Amino acid sequence: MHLLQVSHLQKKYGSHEVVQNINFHINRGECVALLGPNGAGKTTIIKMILNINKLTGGQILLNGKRHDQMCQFIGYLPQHPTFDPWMTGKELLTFMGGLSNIDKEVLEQRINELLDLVGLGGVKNQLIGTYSGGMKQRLGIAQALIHQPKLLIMDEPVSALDPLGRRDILELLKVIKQTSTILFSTHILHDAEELCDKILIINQGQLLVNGSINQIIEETQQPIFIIQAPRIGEWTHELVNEDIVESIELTGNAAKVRVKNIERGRNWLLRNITRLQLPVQKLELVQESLEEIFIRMVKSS
Ligand SMILES: Nc1ncnc2c1ncn2[C@@H]1O[C@H](COP(=O)(O)OP(=O)(O)OP(=O)(O)O)[C@@H](O)[C@H]1O
Repeated sequence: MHLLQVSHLQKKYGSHEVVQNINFHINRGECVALLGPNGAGKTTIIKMILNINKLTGGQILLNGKRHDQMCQFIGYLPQHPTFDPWMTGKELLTFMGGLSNIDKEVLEQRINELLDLVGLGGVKNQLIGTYSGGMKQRLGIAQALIHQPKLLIMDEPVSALDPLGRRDILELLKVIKQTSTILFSTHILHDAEELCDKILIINQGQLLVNGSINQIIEETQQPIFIIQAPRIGEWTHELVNEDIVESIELTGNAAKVRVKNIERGRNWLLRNITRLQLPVQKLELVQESLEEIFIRMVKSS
């Protein structure tokens, strides 16, 4: 049985269907990224899993049971967490742990362990008001883990941080993922690539891609030939062929020719390079990166 099973998920605001028939699952121990541009529907999906937003269609099961009965098994870090600045980090976790009815002694020990894990052990008695953005995010992660949830959900956990803060949180998440099941949303592809076993790409409420990074690259990537030659732009119209060439992009003296099939693409380009006597300095086959796949899919959906 999957830990989380999302089937035919739908959310409508009036007649606007912001989540459309989404299906995916998460297994125990997986780290999954929900990836999409602004407004794609990431927060809406997360809030439905958390039962903050009601579904207008479909079903969500956690551990095989209806999700609305299982919210206590989810830890959540919202996109913009707010904390009382006059509490210390330790006081906040003590308060949050108290809400989960955890035994006092167990709680004390867990709080200390968690604060050490997220790197706040040395400042646990400092007021949260004195914490940096990155420190607050670490505290938010500790708070989400206090009741030892089966699933940790984070909504854009690093997007508000500067590059150094972002790197710190990514490193922390690499440690946490060794013992937790994680779903997090992001629009930063590199973070997903670095951390995740599985990626869900959504756009305009629709799931475009669902799979491991290798699977996605293997199944969806289109080969690209780079042709470098002086004034190549004057010749690119000669390379157009709807059956073979997907698109041609020009950067300086290089043309990036995306083809549907490597063999046919190579033959077509070599034939035309000879026919036109192009003074080619370089002809190279490159693989599409995950970022290029993401941009192409989002643009064409
Ligand atoms: N309460 C609401 N009423 C009407 N429309 C809403 C509501 N909440 C969200 N939407 C719409 O649903 C769509 C998806 O929004 P959502 O916040 O889920 O996207 P997102 O992928 O999380 O975006 P971002 O990366 O900007 O946070 C958007 O078009 C948004 O305007």
